[in-house]
Order: sequence, then structure tokens, then C-alpha cells
Amino acid sequence: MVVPNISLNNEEVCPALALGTWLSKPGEVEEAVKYAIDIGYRHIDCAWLYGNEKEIGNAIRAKLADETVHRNELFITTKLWNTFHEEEEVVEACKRSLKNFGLCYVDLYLVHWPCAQKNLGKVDFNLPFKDAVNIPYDFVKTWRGMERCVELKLAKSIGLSNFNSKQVQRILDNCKIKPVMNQIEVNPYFNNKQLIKFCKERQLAIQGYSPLGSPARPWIKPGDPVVDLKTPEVEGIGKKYGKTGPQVILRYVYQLGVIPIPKSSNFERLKQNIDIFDFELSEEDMAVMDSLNINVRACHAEELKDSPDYPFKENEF
Ligand SMILES: NC(=O)C1=CN([C@@H]2O[C@H](COP(=O)(O)OP(=O)(O)OC[C@H]3O[C@@H](n4cnc5c(N)ncnc54)[C@H](OP(=O)(O)O)[C@@H]3O)[C@@H](O)[C@H]2O)C=CC1
Ligand SMILES: O=C1CO[C@H](CO)[C@@H](O)[C@@H]1O
Repeated sequence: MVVPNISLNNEEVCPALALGTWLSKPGEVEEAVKYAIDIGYRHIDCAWLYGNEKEIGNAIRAKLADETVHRNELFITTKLWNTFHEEEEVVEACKRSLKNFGLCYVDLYLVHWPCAQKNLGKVDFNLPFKDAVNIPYDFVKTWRGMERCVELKLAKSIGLSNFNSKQVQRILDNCKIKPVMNQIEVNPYFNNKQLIKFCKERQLAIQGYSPLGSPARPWIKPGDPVVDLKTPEVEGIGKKYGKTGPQVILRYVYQLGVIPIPKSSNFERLKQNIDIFDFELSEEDMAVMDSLNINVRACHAEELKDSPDYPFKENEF
């Protein structure tokens, strides 16, 4: 399956669907990424926090070595974790991710959250930090470090993740190098249309995380809404096109103008999730999908709630 490219505001191009890797286990993720590249995935979404950059790097380098792909056909995204927001820390953090991957550059480096944190315990660069506290730190200064990553050619493009509209605007008003992307939650229960529109009007592309509603998120509680991949509306639409519920959902996200980032480590589901570029949902189908929106997030980041830069405030978008 060939994934179409979209153009970014700095004239780089980016494949319109990415493979998610959060909760992709060491021991599974390497094979999943190799298989994904074999069947046409060209965009891999990673993060220092996910603790699996090394395995993902092994898979990428294996696929470069066996000439399945050339480096310039791949688009690797990774993210700066909250504990490395200090301006002087950013380049070093980016270099640590590159070392994990065994690559000389990433295609896109994102600020994972607008919220800065400080680690209380001993710094162990091999582990995501579980004991960090929120601290005030101006993310415009963090952005200077991100710009330095482009100047040093460690990242081809830089962008944001989980920034709300005001925070995006603040970066745009104070940057030398514009962000090309905001990675935000987009799925049928939280379609995030207002922020998508806001970003697109300012030439930022959107990567949509948790497109299937993140059914395996660890903080899920009994009674929390879980996107129903087999709901009659979604399956009904799927039947018309010979597609499954998850394929209809991913296509919906794509037709919202968003790059979906479905995660899977399962070969059959990896195949299914990329097979969404040979059909088009009608306006009526899109309206049915829109009607599922209940404005409930899968990822609300409780642990960041007391940060001065917590992005998900009521009555803001
Ligand atoms: N910037 C940010 O703050 C965030 C970024 N992300 C990024 O977005 C990616 C995707 O989001 P994520 O929260 O993982 O959730 P998704 O919405 O992608 O759901 C992934 C889950 O759905 C299952 N699944 C995948 N495909 C199918 C299918 N076709 N049918 C049935 N079940 C399926 C997977 O299981 P299995 O593996 O067994 O197939 C997995 O449990 C992340 O992996 C990460 O890269 C996510 C959250 C926050
Ligand atoms: O990408 C992500 C996955 O889950 C994390 C929580 O552990 C989030 O903070 C983060 O944004």
C-alpha cells in the first residue's frame, strides 16, 4: 500500500499516516516496525518517553541495510520529554534520541508537552521518569533549543505536541523557525475540530494521536468511554466500502485533514490500518462520524494538571 505524502510549511514532505509506538513492547516492537516498513509504512511516531527508541532504531537500520527503503523515504518523528525543557538541555536530549536510534537526524522533533518537569530522583537516561514534578519554565526558551536542533541538522523539521491554540500562537509570535506540526488527540469521541482548524489556518499540519481512542491506555477506569470500533454506525459505513470499523475511523481522521497515528504490534492489524487510501467517505458518512463526537479525551494527562502550562483548560481549545 502506498501512503500519500503531504507538504509541510517548510517544503519538506510527510507521509499521511504514521505508525504509533507507545506501549509497543521491547521484544515486539522491532519485528512490528520491520514488518510495517515491509508493507509500506514510511512514517514512524516515537518518543524518548516510550523507552523503545533503541529497538525501533534497530528495525529501521535493518530495513536500510537490506535496502527495503532509503533513509530519505522514511519519516521518523520523536519527541523531547518534559524533563529536558531547559534551553541548554534540548540539543543534548535530541542527541540522546539519535544515539538510541543509531541515526544522524530525525525528520521531525516535537516538544511532547508544553509543560516542563523536573526529575526528583537520580537521572537515569535509560528510563522514562516516573517521579518528576511540574515546574514553571517558559516554553519559548525550550523552542530556542528546538531551533538549534534544526541549525545543527539534528532535525529536519520541528513542531509541537499537546499545545493548545494560545500556546501555538505564542510560539508563532516568538519564533525564528516555525513549527510545522501540532500532534494532538483526534478520534471519533474527541475530534478536536476547532484546534485542527486553528492550526491549519496557520500552516501547521496535524498528526492525530490515539485515532482509535487508545483502548489500551493504562489509566482507563470502569465506566470510562472507550471508542467502540464495532459500533453499528461505523460498521454500517464499513460494509458499504468493504472495510472494517477501525479502517472507517482511520479514514475519517484522514479526511478531517489529519495524519492518523494508529499503534499496533499485530501483523494483521498493521496491514488493516494502512489499507485506507482506496476509498472515500461521503459527506453523509462524515456527518455520521461527526455525530459520534462527545468531547471526551482519552489522554488528559492528570499528572500535568498542576503545571502552569497544562493545555487542556475548560473553555479553551
Ligand atoms: N503526543 C502524545 O502525547 C501522544 C502520542 N501518541 C502517539 O499516538 C499513537 C497512537 O495512539 P495510542 O494511544 O497508542 O492508541 P490507538 O488509538 O492507536 O490504539 C492502539 C490500540 O488499539 C489496538 N488496535 C490497533 N489497530 C487495531 C485494529 N485495527 N483493530 C482493533 N484494535 C486495534 C492496539 O492493539 P495491538 O497493538 O494489539 O494491535 C492498541 O491496543 C501512540 O502509539 C503514540 O505514537 C499517543 C498518545 C499521546
Ligand atoms: O505520548 C504519551 C503517551 O502516554 C503518556 C503518559 O504515560 C503521555 O503523557 C504521553 O503524551
